[in-house]
Amino acid sequence: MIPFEEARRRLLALVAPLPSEPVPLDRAGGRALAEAVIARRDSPPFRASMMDGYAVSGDPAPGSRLRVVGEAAAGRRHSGPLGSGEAVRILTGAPVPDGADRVLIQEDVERDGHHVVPKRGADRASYVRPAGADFAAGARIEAGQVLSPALVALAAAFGAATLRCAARPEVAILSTGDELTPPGGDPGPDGIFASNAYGLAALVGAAGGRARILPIAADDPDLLAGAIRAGAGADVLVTSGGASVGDRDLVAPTLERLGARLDFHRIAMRPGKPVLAGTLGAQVVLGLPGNPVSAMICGRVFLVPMLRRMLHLPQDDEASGIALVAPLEANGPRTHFMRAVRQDGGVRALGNQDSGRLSPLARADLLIQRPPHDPARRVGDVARCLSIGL
Ligand SMILES: Nc1nc2c(c(=O)[nH]1)N[C@H]1C(S)=C(S)[C@@H](COP(=O)(O)OP(=O)(O)OC[C@H]3O[C@@H](n4cnc5c(N)ncnc54)[C@H](O)[C@@H]3O)O[C@H]1N2
Ligand code: MOO
Repeated sequence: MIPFEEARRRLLALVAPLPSEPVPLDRAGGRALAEAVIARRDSPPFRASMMDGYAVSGDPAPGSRLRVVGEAAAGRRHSGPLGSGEAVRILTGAPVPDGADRVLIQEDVERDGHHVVPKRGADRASYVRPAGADFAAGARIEAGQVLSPALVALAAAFGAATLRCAARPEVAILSTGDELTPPGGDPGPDGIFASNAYGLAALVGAAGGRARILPIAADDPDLLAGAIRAGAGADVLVTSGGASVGDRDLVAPTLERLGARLDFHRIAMRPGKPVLAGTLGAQVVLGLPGNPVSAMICGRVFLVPMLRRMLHLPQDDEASGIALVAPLEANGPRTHFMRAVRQDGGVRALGNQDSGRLSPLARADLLIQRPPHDPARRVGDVARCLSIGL
């Protein structure tokens, strides 16, 4: 067994950032930006009116009469400078004419034919948005981040039609076990519904990858080999089940028979002891335990970081220290990821940490990560907590 941290390091060393590909803006939301986007021009590119009203120069006295000499609308400027005693009818977003430094909002003037008359107590704000007030030409959206809706809007405002995003890693997901039936089927009295592939696929999608769920493989070396081959072409093959030491735990021997190079098998962690990793040709293989909670937590702590690396994203694993509101018993020799909930401003590990029970996982807010041989902890001690994202 190798330590958890070493397993993670080794797994991350097996993957590399994927090439980037052009993605049209209307498809770019949620994608990982692989190359910086650079603004082509200032925004706004001119001094722009923030309101509907009248562009004027200086501070015309209430009651004075200003001659309206033209109109500026968004997309169509008033040409020619503004003289004293003059005003230009201006609409929101329009370029402010040369010579004007202020927009009197419409509510603050009386219109009188070809003239406007400022009212007493007019709003004194300029309502002129300076050129480049939002961003200047050359402004950047840096690579290595997920494109939020606001970043997509900003990229569009930069004038970029297409963004270079990291290719989405494809993850083939293989469930093994005679007992498994897809949800919706009839598992019979001794069978169960196969849940791992669906949870893992959702995790892959949320992390920015593409999941391909392979047909379930029965506990037979040749059927398993065929199922593994069906995952060819995917960047990562994730298996669930058959990773441990039972007679039917065929994943490691079958992978080796197919020419895979195993990098490690078994980790000093809980859940997740039977995890294996290696390469099968160009494909990275991650073998997860069948226990549903083990599969999901190992997906969270291994697969998501692998996908982030492939997507040119920084790791998002800063842990926060949160005070315990219930004590913890001493930990054993393996890194333990405990399902936990926030409570009264602190954190409490859930009562049952059986890696076969999905219901507490679905209720958990956090994972408490405990190092091997962590001593018993009291209320008020600070625990290292990871966002669970599950
Ligand atoms: N003698 C030992 N027994 C076990 C050890 C050990 O070290 N010595 N390790 C235990 C640990 S830890 C785990 S975790 C499990 C995992 O073993 P496998 O990866 O070989 O998983 P399976 O035996 O195939 O299945 C375990 C459990 O999970 C259910 N399962 C499997 N696939 C799915 C799926 N796709 N969806 C839902 N549930 C699934 C399966 O029916 C079993 O109940 O081994 C311990 N044993
Ligand atoms: O350590 Mo195994 O992965 O739950 O129960």
